[in-house]
Amino acid sequence: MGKEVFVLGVGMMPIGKQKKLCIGRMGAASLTKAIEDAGLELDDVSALYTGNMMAGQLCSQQLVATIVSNYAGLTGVETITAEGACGSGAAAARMGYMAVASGCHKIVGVCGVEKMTHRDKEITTQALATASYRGTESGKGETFLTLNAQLMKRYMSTYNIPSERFSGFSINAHKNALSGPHAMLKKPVVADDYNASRIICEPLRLLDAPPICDGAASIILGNKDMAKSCINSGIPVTKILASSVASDELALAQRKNVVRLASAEVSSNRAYSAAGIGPKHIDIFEPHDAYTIMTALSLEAAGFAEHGTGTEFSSEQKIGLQGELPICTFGGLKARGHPVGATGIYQIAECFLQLTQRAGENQVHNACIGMTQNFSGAASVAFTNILEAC
Ligand SMILES: CC(=O)SCCNC(=O)CCNC(=O)[C@H](O)C(C)(C)COP(=O)(O)OP(=O)(O)OC[C@H]1O[C@@H](n2cnc3c(N)ncnc32)[C@H](O)[C@@H]1OP(=O)(O)O
Repeated sequence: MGKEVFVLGVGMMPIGKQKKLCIGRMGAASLTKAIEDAGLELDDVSALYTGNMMAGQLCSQQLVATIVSNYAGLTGVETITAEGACGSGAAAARMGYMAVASGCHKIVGVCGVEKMTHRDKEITTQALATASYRGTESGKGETFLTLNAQLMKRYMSTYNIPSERFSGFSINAHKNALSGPHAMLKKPVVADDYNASRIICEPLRLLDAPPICDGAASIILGNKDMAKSCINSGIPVTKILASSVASDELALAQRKNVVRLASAEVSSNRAYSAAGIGPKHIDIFEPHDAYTIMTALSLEAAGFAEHGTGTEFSSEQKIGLQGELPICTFGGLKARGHPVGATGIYQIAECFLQLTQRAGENQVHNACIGMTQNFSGAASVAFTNILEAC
């Protein structure tokens, strides 16, 4: 059993098209904010883990954690860049968690950063597709748009569900993004907008997909002594009750059942078991809603809905900010945005804001326990964190 790990502070940059700052400066800006938020000094942080997927391909820059630490002025610390495709942020958070839980570090920074709007959309789409299996997917021209369209089609035929049933997820995400300070897509969406939105790849519509965007977010993790010292200084913290990871076949064709996310099921169950709780104890959920089909499958994999019934869980009564299980509370990947390597950190930072009652207009009343889930590729790896208010 490792040491207890706490989130001490967070910093997020608004998501959108970042024209001025390079990837290193974006990460550094969010890290500086997070250190200030935790009431700490630069010298307090002894390691920096940074999630990034595509800087090598799109920015001709690797060693992203080191560049971020250089721009932030963190000299001489341990820096490691974590690559887990769209789950790179959560992969970095997992490293940070283990670094503190093992006693190797007292306070670490974890950053997630991605810059993807400056290149031609075709190039970015190809770069994103490298998170699928080259042998039978990206190498044959598949992208995450086509792969998610295939999944959606299979789900619709397996359970006899029309595509309109996915609209509630998009409507909820766009509604919450309207008042999300760092969210990208700030346009309200109603069912008619969803049904009229253009088909990108049958049956998947524009309003089923996340935008291509730039973003950076950071969190500070610390041990129990550091958490106590923050609390004594009036700084709210949250405890990480569980951190878990599980993997599945990379290629969709190799999976036992393609309309079930095995990695997410195992990762969720491991997290529940470590935290000593079950789905009914979760007050808010930040799922990997990269596509609306992923939202439905995630709700099922995490035990919030029976298999085949995820879309029944898409009404405001169920998932709205004051619903049974609020999800995507700042707009989710769909509307807050999905700057892939940064997404897992945005999710944890948002959960932290909810549990420390600092979510402003997006606050979920009485939120005490929150869960985040970030995927690499089409849930080839699933990272789950459960956080608790202190
Ligand atoms: C493992 C994983 O997580 S996989 C996920 C990885 N990420 C992806 O797959 C990204 C998928 N998204 C895309 O490829 C693109 O955003 C697309 C294809 C959905 C849309 O791209 P385009 O058609 O080129 O849209 P473009 O960027 O020109 O924007 C046109 C308009 O649509 C809006 N828009 C763009 N994307 C979206 C979206 N996903 N939802 C709603 N509106 C959008 C823009 O804001 C813009 O609005 P405006 O005209 O009012 O300014």
